[in-house]
Amino acid sequence: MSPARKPSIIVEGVRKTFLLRRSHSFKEAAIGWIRGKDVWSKKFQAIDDVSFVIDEGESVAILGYNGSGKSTMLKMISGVLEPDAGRVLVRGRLAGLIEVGAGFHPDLSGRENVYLNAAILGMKKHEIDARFDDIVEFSGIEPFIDQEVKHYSSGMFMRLAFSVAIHAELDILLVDEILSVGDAPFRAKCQEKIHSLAEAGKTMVIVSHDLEMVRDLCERGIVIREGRQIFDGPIEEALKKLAG
Ligand SMILES: Nc1ncnc2c1ncn2[C@@H]1O[C@H](COP(=O)(O)OP(=O)(O)OP(=O)(O)O)[C@@H](O)[C@H]1O
Repeated sequence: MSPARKPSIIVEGVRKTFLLRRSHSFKEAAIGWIRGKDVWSKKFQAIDDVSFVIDEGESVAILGYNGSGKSTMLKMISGVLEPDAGRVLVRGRLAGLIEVGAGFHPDLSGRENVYLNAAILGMKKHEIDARFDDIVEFSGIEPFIDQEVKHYSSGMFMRLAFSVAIHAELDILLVDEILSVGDAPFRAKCQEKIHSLAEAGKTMVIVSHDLEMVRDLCERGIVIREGRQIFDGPIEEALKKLAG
């Protein structure tokens, strides 16, 4: 981390609670109700007091086992979810690849969805026109571009969504596991592209269980266990902490 770098993402004392549904027998529910308890749901702390700062141009992995809270954290950075406590500040234009096909309209064609998604990412019509061919070429799904996307496979969705995001004018790219649905050649191509975006000074936050990819793409790792941040530092140490 160089002192000259400015922060891109500030996460301060963030907490997120979800309500978990519980099922009971009628008798248990009646007893709970008489005792004044909320019998149908209980609170679950998915993120518990997490704080970190990611500087401009850093590539950071958020690591943790299933259900540890990684996607919840990424969704709070992208603004899809609001924290219950603490705050998340983001500086710059952000593109999030968080759920495969999110932001795609199933009844529109691939072409129409490129325009829709690029517009959501802040691109103007003439900018999209100028980059349209590159977007489609990178995605490798040219023969299907005029087909409705409800007929796309999850890999095809991901190809198009990734391609739109990396051709947008972005400062921060959030990637959540979606690369895992791509085939090996496309994943290699994405990895190369992410490297070139990192070299161009973009900020990356990556959630993935592909530890080889994470080791290759990220210099720093934040490890989350059961909603709590247990490590923040160099990627090799983070991977050891994850395993240990
Ligand atoms: N909308 C929601 N409502 C209730 N619980 C939720 C919701 N979203 C996430 N959770 C819960 O929060 C916890 C953390 O989920 P999250 O998806 O952030 O984990 P993750 O670390 O990304 O897991 P994975 O590696 O399996 O993708 C899980 O127990 C999950 O069931």
